[in-house]
Amino acid sequence: MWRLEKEIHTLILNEVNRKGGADSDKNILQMIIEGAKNRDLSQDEIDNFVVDNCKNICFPAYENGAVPAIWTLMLLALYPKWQDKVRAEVLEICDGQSPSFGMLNKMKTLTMVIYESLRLYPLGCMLTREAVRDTKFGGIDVPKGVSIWVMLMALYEDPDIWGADVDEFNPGRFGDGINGACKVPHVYVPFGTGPRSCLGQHFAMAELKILISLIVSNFTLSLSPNYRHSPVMNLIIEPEFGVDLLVRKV
Ligand code: HEM
Repeated sequence: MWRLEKEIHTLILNEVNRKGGADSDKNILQMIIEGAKNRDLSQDEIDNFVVDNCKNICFPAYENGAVPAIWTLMLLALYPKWQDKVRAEVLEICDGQSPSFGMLNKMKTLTMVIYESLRLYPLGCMLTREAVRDTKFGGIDVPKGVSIWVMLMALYEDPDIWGADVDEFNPGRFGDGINGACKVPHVYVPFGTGPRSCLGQHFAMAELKILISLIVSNFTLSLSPNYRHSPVMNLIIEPEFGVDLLVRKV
């Protein structure tokens, strides 16, 4: 593990040194490097800062758009009533045109469906933070350096927060937005929270809406008898055997 960690560290640093210096090529890598150099850090600390941030950006690129789309399509196939609602909404808003940014913003039912899908199948099952100084969390003393893991699945499956239908697919619970859906604010955080929340959240929502609206407006979906339901936690929560759908032209 330690050898693998070292190899990845070296690979990233080599790439950073190869690409990171070019002034004409102002990109996110350069911003990370500048951010590190503008702090009072040793060379080792600068290298770690750059490598950690590169990893942090590469990790979310790992199928983060595709997997929530697959779960949402699976749920729409399983719940034809919601599939019909989404289709009717998309057909009315788009009226035969490709979805524009303004049209995506009007797709309220599709937004509710995606939120509910991300509640039942969140991308990861936890959010993590490290205490940068000794701190108090509620009544608990948290010493500097301790990692805190917030188990999202426990929060998203709690009937005291979501009500008795917590295990059901009910996008209607998001009819009044996220705050109206659960009894405790800040519990539902599909894209995280605070300064390190998801950098790609608006892109991801737009991407999901474009993909699903185009598919659902052209095809009806049902689950294939071959589908085997088996969510597994790899880097993210994925369908172990994929999702087999039967697709018919509308
Ligand atoms: C539906 C799809 C996605 C979901 C549910 C999602 C969710 C998340 C979550 C929960 C975090 C951790 C936030 C925290 O700790 O507070 C995160 C971080 C991040 N996401 Fe996403 N993400 C998605 C798609 C994407 C995409 C498509 C990109 C890039 C184009 C992206 C880029 C990032 C980056 C760069 C971070 C790290 C931010 C930082 O540490 O400052 N995400 N995402």
